[in-house]
Order: sequence, then C-alpha cells, then structure tokens
Amino acid sequence: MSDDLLKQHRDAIDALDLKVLQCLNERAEHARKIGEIKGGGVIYRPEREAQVLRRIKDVNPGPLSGETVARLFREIMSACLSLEKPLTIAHLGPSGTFSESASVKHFGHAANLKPCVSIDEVFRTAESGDVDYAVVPVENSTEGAVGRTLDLLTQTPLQICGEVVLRIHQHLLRNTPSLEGIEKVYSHAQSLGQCHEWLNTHLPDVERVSVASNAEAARLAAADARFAAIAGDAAAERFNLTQLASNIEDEPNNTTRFLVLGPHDATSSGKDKTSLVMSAKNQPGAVHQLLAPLAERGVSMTKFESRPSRIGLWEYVFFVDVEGHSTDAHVVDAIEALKERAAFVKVLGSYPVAVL
Ligand SMILES: C=C(O[C@@H]1C=C(C(=O)O)C=C[C@H]1O)C(=O)O
Repeated sequence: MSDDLLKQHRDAIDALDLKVLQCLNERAEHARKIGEIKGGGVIYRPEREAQVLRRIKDVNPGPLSGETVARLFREIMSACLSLEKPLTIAHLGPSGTFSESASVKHFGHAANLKPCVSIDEVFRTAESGDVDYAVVPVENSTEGAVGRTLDLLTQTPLQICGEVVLRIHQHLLRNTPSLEGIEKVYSHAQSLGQCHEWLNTHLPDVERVSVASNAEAARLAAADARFAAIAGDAAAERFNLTQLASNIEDEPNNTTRFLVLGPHDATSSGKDKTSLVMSAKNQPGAVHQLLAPLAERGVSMTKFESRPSRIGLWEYVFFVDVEGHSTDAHVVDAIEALKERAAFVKVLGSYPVAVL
C-alpha cells in the first residue's frame, strides 16, 4: 500500500472519530436529560437496555460482528447511565472471580463493584440497600444448580431483573512456568468439578483442595510455587500467574448463568423470562398436576429444578423458568392457576432474556 493511500484512510478515520465523539456526547446528553425526567426514581432500565442491544444487533450491516457491536454499545450505555447516576453492584468476590466478570459483562465498566465474601453476604448487602443491584451465580452447565442461591431466592424480597450467561474457561495457573513439583491444586469446588477429567489425566496424584473462590485459589498459588490454582483469565491477570494449561474444562460449552437482583424486576422487553418458585402438596401426582396449567396455556418451561424445602423431610420446592413476562395474558393466567394448585408460589421476577 502506498503512503498516500494509507494517509487517505487515516484522514478518513480521524474525521469519522470526530463524528463518533460528537454522537457519543449527544447520546450522553440525552441520557442525562432522561435522568432528570426520572427525577431520582429508578434509573437503570433493563428492558430498555436489552431492546437497545437487540436493535443494534439486528440492524448492524457489518463488517463488525453483531457480538462486537453489542459489546461496544454495552459500554456506551454503561457510560451514559453513569451520568444519570453511577450504579454499585454487589457480587461474590474477591476481585478476579467469574461473578466479577459477569457483573462487568452485564453492567459495563462504568459500574462500581462491591465484592462480598459469600453469596449470603451478596444478598444481605443488596437487601440492605447498600448497593443498587447484585449478581449471583445460579447454575452451571456442567455442575448444575448453585444451591445456596436457590435457597436464598425463596426468602429474599429482592426481584430478579436480569440474567447473564458467561462462557467459563478454566486454566491451570502457577507462579512458575513448569508442571513439575506441584503439591496441591486449589480452586472453588465447582471449578474442581468442571476440570475433574483433566485433573485425573494430567495431575492424578496431586491433592485437590477446595477454597472459597477461584480468586482465593489464585492468591494462594501466587504466594507459593508448590501450589497451582484453577481459575479464569481475570484471576490469572490479577495475580500475574502463568497459564500452564488453558481451557482445561471437561465440557467444551462450560457456561454459568447468573441472575441480576434488585429492588424491582423489569417491565416487558418483548423477549422475556419469568422465574417462579413453588411447592407441591404432598400427594401422588402432585408435580404433574402443578405443571399442567403451564402446558395447557402454551407457556414454555425453560428450566425445572427441585430442591429440598428444608422444612419437612423429603419435601421439595421447585424452581421453574417460563418464557414470557408476568404481565403477558397467558402467563398471568398460568400463574393464577398455579396459585390454586400449589401449596406456595412466589414470582421471583420477569426479565429480558440475556442479549450478550
Ligand atoms: C437513558 C436511559 O437510562 C439508562 C441508560 C440507557 C441508555 O444509555 O440507552 C438505557 C436504559 C437505562 O438503563 C433510559 O432509560 O432510556
């Protein structure tokens, strides 16, 4: 390419950057005005954010991919919203956990993060109003449900207002670039479970020790060359560790789903889910009877999970996700019918299906 041609394209980029800059600030000005109209009411509108991202993906002509433009607009909205009011998000810490990555994926880099020591603490912090929203893991495609989150959901006054789906890549991390002489591998129990086969093949005789978080495992490995950790990119970067082996999760589509909790749920975005928890009366065929109203009204179930109720021995509560919003006529109808049949029903919230 000649120097002339290069200069022409760079001049074009310089001119476009000025336009992009002007558009960004005009957009931010509108967001600030919207903030004034909201007048201290609810600032964050998950349904509107989902609609903005879906539209950008739909109308995107390329060559940038839909995923890429959605990620960029995620950050633009995050910056615009912070002019209305910066948000604070509680998540399972310390910094470097997948919960932190999920929080940033959903709220963008302009949000302030508040790492908490346990899932209980995340709920407590959000319930006390110390933060605006919370992000908690709820299920992993390899390891299944996160029981503590489900238990706390049944009692909390918080509502689910969003979901985040995060691909989970696990790495073997150490502060020295060799696989020799590892005495212990630290990680969170869920992550050890996700890499079970890899560990059996590559480090069969090394003791596996579960700790409170992957970030804690990385911290221990950073402090002592006898130890390795299994954790993700964020923890590797934060503790400056070498990746001795990358993407060691047994299941290639290893994915964790997180819920966003807050003082309100979301209004309808046009493509939503509703989460419910209920218990069946203790009699034969009760679960079948309980779920029949959904099928009869054409409400699709996207998740069904049972969990001991913790009240009576061998009694269970059921976590059910359905397609649609709790204000959609057929969902309203189905919930009414469920309330007649179930011993207990709680609507945990309606929220947009994850876009990113
Ligand atoms: C600007 C608004 O406030 C926030 C920022 C948004 C944006 O930048 O597009 C969208 C929804 C809200 O979370 C709005 O409600 O429209």
